Amino acid sequence: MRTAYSPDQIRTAEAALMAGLPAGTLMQRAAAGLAVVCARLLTGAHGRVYGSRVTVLTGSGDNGGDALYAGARLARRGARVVAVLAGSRTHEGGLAALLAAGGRAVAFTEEALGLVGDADLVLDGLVGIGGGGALREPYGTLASATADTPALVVAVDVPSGVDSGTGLVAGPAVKAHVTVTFGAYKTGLFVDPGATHAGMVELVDIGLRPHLPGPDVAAPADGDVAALLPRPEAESDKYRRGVVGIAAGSDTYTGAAVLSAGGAVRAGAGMVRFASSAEPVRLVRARWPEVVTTILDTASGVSLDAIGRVQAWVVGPGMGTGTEAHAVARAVLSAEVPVLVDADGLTIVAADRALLRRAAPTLITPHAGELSRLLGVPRELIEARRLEHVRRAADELGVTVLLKGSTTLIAETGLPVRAITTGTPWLATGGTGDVLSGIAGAFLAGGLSAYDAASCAAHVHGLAARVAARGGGTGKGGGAGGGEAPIAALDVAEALPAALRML
Ligand SMILES: NC(=O)C1=CN([C@@H]2O[C@H](COP(=O)(O)OP(=O)(O)OC[C@H]3O[C@@H](n4cnc5c(N)ncnc54)[C@H](OP(=O)(O)O)[C@@H]3O)[C@@H](O)[C@H]2O)[C@@H](O)CC1
Ligand SMILES: [K+]
Repeated sequence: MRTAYSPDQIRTAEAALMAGLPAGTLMQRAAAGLAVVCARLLTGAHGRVYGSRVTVLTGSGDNGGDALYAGARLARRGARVVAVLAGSRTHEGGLAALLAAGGRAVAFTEEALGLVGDADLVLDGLVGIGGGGALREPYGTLASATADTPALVVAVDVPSGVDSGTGLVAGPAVKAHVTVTFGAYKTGLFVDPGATHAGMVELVDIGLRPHLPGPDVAAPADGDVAALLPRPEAESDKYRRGVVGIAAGSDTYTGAAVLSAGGAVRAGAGMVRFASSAEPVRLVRARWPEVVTTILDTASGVSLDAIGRVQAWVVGPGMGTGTEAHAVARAVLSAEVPVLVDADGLTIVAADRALLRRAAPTLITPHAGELSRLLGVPRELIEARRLEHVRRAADELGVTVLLKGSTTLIAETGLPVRAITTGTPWLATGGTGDVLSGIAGAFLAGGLSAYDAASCAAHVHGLAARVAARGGGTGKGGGAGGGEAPIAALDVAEALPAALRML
C-alpha cells in the first residue's frame, strides 16, 4: 500500500528524525536523490547530462534549497544550470553550492522567463510543503510558463501551486512530468487535481519512515488488492462465495440493470439475484442467463421475501426515483445485510436521509453531482476539494463513501482515505458506474468490509477499463490515444476476468 501524509505529519516526523542528525543532512539526502532522478531523465531524453540545459525555479524556502543543491550536483556533471531566483530571499548554502559548481543565478525578469522555454529540464523549487493558497507573483507566472515549455518538468517535493495537504489547486500551478518527493508521499500527490499535476511520482528515502504515524491517505497496489479479494476455496459453493442481490432498472432505464448485473457476474459473485419490473428482468435474463431473477410486484407493497437470501444488496442503478422506487429502496435498506446505494438510489436517500440510519454496513457510490445533492454543497466545490468532502460525507452520513472521479476516493470515519488511480479517462462514459456497483456488490457479498469492497472494486474496475481500452492486450505503442481507444460500459464488465488475472 502506498501511503501519504499531511504536511503536519511530515513536519513532525522530520523534526524527530532531524533531532538525531547533523544540520543539513536531510536536505543533502533529498538533493542527492533529486539529482539522480534528473540525471536519469536527462540521459533518457538526450543521452547525457553533460551540456544539457537546466533551469532551476527557486523560491525563498527550503524547497528552493533542495533544488539549488540538486542543480549544483548536475552542474558538477557538466550540465549548464541557471537558477531563476524568484523569492524574497534565497537559500544561502544552496546558492553558494550552485555557484561553486559552475552554475549561474539570475533574478526574475521577463528575460529570465525565457529560460523556462529554453531548457532541457526545468526544476520546480518554488514552494514545497510550506506553500499555502494561490501562488503569488512572480511564482504564478513561472508556474504557468511550465505548461508551454518543451522541457521535462520535474517538481521538487510537490508541484508548486498544488496544496500538499489536499491536492487543491487554487490558481496557477506547475504541471510536472515527474514529481520527486522526499521521505514520504504527500496527500496532495494522490488526490486530484493535485495528482494530475504531479505526473509520475518518485519517492526518495531520507530515513523518515520509522518516524511516520498512521497514514492520511493510502493507495492500494495490485498486490494489496489481490491479497484482499475473496478467492474461492476447494470446498466453496455458490452460497459460501456470496450471493448478491441487485435491485436496479425500470421500464424506462433497462441498460443500468444489465450493466450492474454484468459487473457482479464477471467479478465472481457466487450467485446474482436480480429483482425489478418485467422489462429489465427480461433483458437481464437474456444477457446473463446465470442470474436468478424476480419480477417485483410493487402494486401491493414491496416485499423482498420471495427473492431468497442474499449476503449483500445493490440498489439504485436506473430504478427511477418515483414512489415505487422509493418503496424498493426502503425495503432493501431495511434488510440486515450490507447495502450499496448508487445512482437513483442516491437521489432517493438524498431526499430521505433517514433511510441511511441502519445497523448493517452501507456503501454509497456517488459522483460529485450526486454527492452535491446529498451534502447540499455545490458540485464545483466538491470537485475542487474532493478529499474534504468525501470525509465530510462519511462523517455526516455515517456510511462508507466511494466518490467517483479520475482518482476515486473512499472514506470511512476513522480510517485513512483510500485513493484509487487505476482508471483511464476513457472510463468517463455512460454506464461504467453501473458496472462498478455490481463489482462492489459482489465483493460485499463475498465478505469484504464496505471499505475494502469499495477499494477493490474501484481498483479492478479501473484495470478492466484499461484492458478494454487497449483491446484486451497490453496496449503498447502509440497512436493519438496512447494505445487506448474508446470503450463502452459492457466492455468493462467483459474485461473483468482479464483484469482479475493481472492481479
Ligand atoms: N523540513 C525538512 O527536514 C526537509 C524539508 N525539505 C524541503 O523543504 C521544503 C519545505 O521548506 P519550507 O518549510 O522552507 O517551505 P517551502 O515549501 O520552501 O516554502 C516556504 C516559502 O514559500 C513562500 N510561499 C508560501 N506560499 C506561497 C505562495 N502561495 N506564493 C508564493 N510564495 C509562497 C513563503 O515565502 P515568503 O513569502 O516568505 O517569501 C514561504 O516562506 C519541503 O517541501 C522540502 O522540499 C527537504 O529538504 C527534506 C528535509
Ligand atoms: K515545488
